[in-house]
Amino acid sequence: MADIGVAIAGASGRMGRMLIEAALGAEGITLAAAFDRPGTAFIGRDAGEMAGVVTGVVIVDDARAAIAAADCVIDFTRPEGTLEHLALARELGKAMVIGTTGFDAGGKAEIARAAESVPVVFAPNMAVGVNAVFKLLEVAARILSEGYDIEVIEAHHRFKVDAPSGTALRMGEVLAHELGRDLDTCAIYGREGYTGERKAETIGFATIRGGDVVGDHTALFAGIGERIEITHKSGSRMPYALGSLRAARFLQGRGSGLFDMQDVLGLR
Ligand SMILES: NC(=O)C1=CN([C@@H]2O[C@H](COP(=O)(O)OP(=O)(O)OC[C@H]3O[C@@H](n4cnc5c(N)ncnc54)[C@H](OP(=O)(O)O)[C@@H]3O)[C@@H](O)[C@H]2O)C=CC1
Ligand SMILES: O=C(O)C1=N[C@H](C(=O)O)C[C@H](O)C1
Repeated sequence: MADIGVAIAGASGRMGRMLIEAALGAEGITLAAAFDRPGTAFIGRDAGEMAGVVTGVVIVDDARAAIAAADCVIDFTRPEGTLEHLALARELGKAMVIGTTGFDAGGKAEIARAAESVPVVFAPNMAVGVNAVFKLLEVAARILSEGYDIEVIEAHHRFKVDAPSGTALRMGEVLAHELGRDLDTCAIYGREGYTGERKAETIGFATIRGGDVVGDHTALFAGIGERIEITHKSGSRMPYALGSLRAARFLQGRGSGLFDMQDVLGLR
């Protein structure tokens, strides 16, 4: 099979840099283009510069040209940027891997609409370990469905702009689904003041932001006399990047459809 040419959006961001490094060392993947928004400091520089290698691929600010040069766009930017790139991918008939988090319902609906024409993997966390945790949560929720209070706790670096993290929200969705609850009505996103006693059917979220924490997530099942915690801790962004390349390979040859990492990893 021919190599997959990938275009990396947000090329000078934390994930963009990691994706370029991963793509340069990945079998069956060619770095076809790297782009970022106009005005970003690294426009015009070699995409490998931050990893200490010369690639001959220059970071450009022309998203259309970059996407046209590739088979698949990998996008970890911001919701508004991702939706602009998605419109171009749709117009140009390109596959897309979306790791960006923080979309509202309208943004998610736009992604679903685009996936009717082009193939899309959209997942809040591309790491294999986190996707294994999603499956473990299904089992834990089934066994601990009564008598245990459920809280999702997440910690990230000081630069993160959305809360709770996309991963924490997906953990909540998995738990609520397994328990027959609706996350929109049972989620508690913060507590302050005289809150009254905890309601059994709620799922609480707690968010910590600080320093350079890559990403920690815990689901806590708190009973009377015992607590169970299921935790994932990221030590590096490389698992997200490698998962994204796996997703790009999964999309090769597919005409359209909306998938997530559970599909890519065969966990459905
Ligand atoms: N699914 C997963 O596995 C993971 C998801 N993420 C998510 O990926 C996203 C990016 O994270 P991270 O790399 O840390 O963020 P960064 O802020 O480090 O990088 C974002 C990049 O996107 C660019 N950008 C910002 N706004 C726009 C826009 N409107 N249009 C085009 N480009 C834009 C930034 O440019 P500039 O510098 O000029 O602002 C920057 O280059 C977040 O939503 C995060 O939650 C992160 C890790 C894993
Ligand atoms: O912004 C990040 O860094 C991360 N974002 C994703 C999320 O919101 O879940 C995934 C990972 O936790 C890192």
